[in-house]
Amino acid sequence: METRVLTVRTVEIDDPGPLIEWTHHLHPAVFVRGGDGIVGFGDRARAQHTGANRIAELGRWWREMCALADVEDEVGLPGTGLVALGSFAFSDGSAEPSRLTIPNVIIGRRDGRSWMTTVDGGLEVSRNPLGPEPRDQLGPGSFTSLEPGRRSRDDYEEGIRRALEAIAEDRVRKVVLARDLVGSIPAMSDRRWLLTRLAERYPDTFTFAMDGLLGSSPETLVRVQGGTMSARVLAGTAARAADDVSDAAAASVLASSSKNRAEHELAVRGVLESLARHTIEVAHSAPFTLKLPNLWHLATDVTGTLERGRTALDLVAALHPTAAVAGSPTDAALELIAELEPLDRGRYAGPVGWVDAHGDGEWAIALRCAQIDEHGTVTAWAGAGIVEGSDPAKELAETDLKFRPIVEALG
Ligand SMILES: C=C(O[C@@H]1C=C(C(=O)O)C=C[C@H]1O)C(=O)O
Repeated sequence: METRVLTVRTVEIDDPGPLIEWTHHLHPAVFVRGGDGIVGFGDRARAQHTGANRIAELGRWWREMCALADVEDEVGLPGTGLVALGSFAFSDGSAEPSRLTIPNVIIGRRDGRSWMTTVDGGLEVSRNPLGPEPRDQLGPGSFTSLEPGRRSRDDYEEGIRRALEAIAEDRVRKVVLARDLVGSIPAMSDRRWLLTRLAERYPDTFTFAMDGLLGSSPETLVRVQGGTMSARVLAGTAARAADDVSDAAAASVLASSSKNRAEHELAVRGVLESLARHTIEVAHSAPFTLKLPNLWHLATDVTGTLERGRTALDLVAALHPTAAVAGSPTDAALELIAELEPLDRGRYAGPVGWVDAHGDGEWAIALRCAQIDEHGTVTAWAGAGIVEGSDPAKELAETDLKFRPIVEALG
């Protein structure tokens, strides 16, 4: 445990321009949506854990850090003062550590106000504009296209058929199965290119980067602000169509499909049940169709009032893994995933976001993402919810759509 005091200073600054240009080109730490959010630079303190208690252990570490901090914050918004960025493994059994880090410097923007937070004096940081595109810098052929990794397309369809058998045997009602793609980029290429493209193309999603996991997620696991919480549950997917009339028809077919509605309903019910122990009042919208550049989702917004003393991390621990990324019932679905998925999801489909010293925070589910290691090896994941009536070929095609943000940002 750290014994020294963390000296944290937040000051208001002029608009810093594109936030992504304020983070490290090889080790970006980013959580932004629609131009607002935070980016970090450096690593003043960090903790990591594996296993079933990983989120609770990190929550304990975070409370200790908050108790050690001497904070002067002239801005006083969610995300100012002492903040940790984090991303957690999907599975209790994952070899991949779950982490929280306190950057040396954070630059943030929210609702027209911008700030800089330094910890123990921070580090020299300045806006570092993007240079030439990696492809131009490094010549053609320096990117490999992403190809099936541990699981071929045929294997994936076979996995879905086995999942359908398990559903027919009443082992689960829904299970989310994922597959991976692998490829590479030059080890030293600027990761911020990928993030900038994602943020420009998917401005309504959370564009994130944490310890090499980069992506753009449409799914809010939980957002906590001053004692209230909100979440956006997604489950049920359809392709966008080329012209407006067919596109609107695709959305209404999705909204009225009993298979998709049943799949969605399980995800919403699961979230409401997980929240019951932590929130006093919960309300939710009717399901609606959410339009993204690559696809349609069925979505439900959930809001609630937190019980006193609960933090964003408490809710993350309670909600993860949701039926949107695991299935239902949770334990049986996780068991089936372990049986049918020949890969470690790592931090894909796990919580990613930030928490501040007041317990406010924003957490997404790490979807539409890839892990890029220090050698430039890229692993991307996408999955689909399997329920009674799922068609293996259609679910495979759905994962192709979900890979598009990453495949195109790398392309
Ligand atoms: C599992 C993924 O997405 C999840 C599964 C969905 C579905 O099956 O319809 C929709 C949104 C997400 O909750 C993914 O993007 O990899």
